[in-house]
Amino acid sequence: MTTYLIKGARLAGGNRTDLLLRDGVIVEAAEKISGSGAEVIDADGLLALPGLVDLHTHLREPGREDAETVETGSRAAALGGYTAVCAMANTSPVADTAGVVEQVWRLGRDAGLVDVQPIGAVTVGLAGEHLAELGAMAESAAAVRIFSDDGHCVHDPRLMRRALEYVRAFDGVIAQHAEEPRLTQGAQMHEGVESARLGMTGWPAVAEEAIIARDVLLAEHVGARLHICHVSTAGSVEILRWAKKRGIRVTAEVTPHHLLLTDEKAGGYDPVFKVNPPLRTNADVAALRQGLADGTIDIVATDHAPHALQDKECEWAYARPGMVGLETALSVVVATMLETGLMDWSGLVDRMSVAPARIAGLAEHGRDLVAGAPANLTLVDPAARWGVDPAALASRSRNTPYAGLTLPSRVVWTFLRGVPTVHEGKAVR
Ligand SMILES: NC(=O)N[C@@H](CC(=O)O)C(=O)O
Ligand SMILES: [Zn+2]
Ligand SMILES: [Zn+2]
Repeated sequence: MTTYLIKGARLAGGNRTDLLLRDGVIVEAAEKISGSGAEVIDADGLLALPGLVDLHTHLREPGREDAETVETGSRAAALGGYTAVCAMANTSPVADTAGVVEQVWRLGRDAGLVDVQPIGAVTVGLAGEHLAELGAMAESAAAVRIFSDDGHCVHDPRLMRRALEYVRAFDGVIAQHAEEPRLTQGAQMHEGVESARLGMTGWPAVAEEAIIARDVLLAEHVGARLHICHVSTAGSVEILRWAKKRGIRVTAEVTPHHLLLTDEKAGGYDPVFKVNPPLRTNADVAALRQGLADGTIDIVATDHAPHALQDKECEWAYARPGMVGLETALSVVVATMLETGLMDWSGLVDRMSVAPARIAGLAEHGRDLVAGAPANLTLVDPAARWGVDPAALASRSRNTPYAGLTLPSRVVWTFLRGVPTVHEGKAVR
């Protein structure tokens, strides 16, 4: 196994450091290291960050390998600076048994580019009727701790209560896709001025907010951990702020696209901008940025949702919702949170690595880059700018909403347990 000596990188806090990586760990971290025999990486001008952790990735395997596989999604993740991703359960078959979550976990290990932590479904087949075998998934080789019916809301309050109670036993968490289905029937985009102008059926903010309000109260009632997926409205931020002040054990995520884009994008009828929850208004974007900066929203999660060409290049109403995001997440967060002065690099490290690793219970990730820590890290060029070309993405799907945009900051190296997964900006395999 090659020993790497990273020379002259800067940590998120600003200090310069050399890092010596051997046998999967950071064996030394100091201002000047002279490691003879090591392969030297000149990191002058680069930032060394703990590997990013994505709590919300759709890898599509098993079932839709034409859109993404565990391997292609892992490669996209590594290129985005990630060393761990949590794979959502809405595959085919659904990841609602120990067998399926172990299959995904093994595929991730075999690809070997990031740690793939499977998320288990809350209900059988995501149908919202019967609890899935949560205990068996928790005890499986995949050691599942996060359960989600993402794509669907666990709508029945009694079932939601039972699920919250169940996962308490192993400190698990229910990740809710907050969408009151009766309020979003036929919805195509955010309900507001733009949807009225375009004549499209709207997805009102209250459909999200009503479920978050209900579920924080349920989590408080049973004393369980709740996580809210892809928070998208100003009202949701307000409810979360209230719930956290009350001591309720709730965490929340926001996606890069909800930090940057608004419902005005629907005006061109390009389905690449169709997503659940939908792109909202400028006021929502401002509230989400503020909520992420002040910690009301704990983390950024990509909701990387690859879709095959035929599912996206069609009429808006028939297109599947979702956009890819692993390879652009860091850059979009830099553009929306750092370049606006709302957050610094330490804040980014917390929201994209430390906090998601803590929520997911991934002890080898989100660690300070100090001697003894696992060598899961990424080297970023903060001065670089790059143009997003859908054809150049490592993901098997092309549905990025940022085509043609020039974004700040680029991942140059990523290491998983001391082994490069990204080498001078290119995936190693
Ligand atoms: N975000 C989306 O619009 N789509 C996701 C499901 C989801 O995250 O709700 C998908 O699986 O494609
Ligand atoms: Zn969702
Ligand atoms: Zn999702």
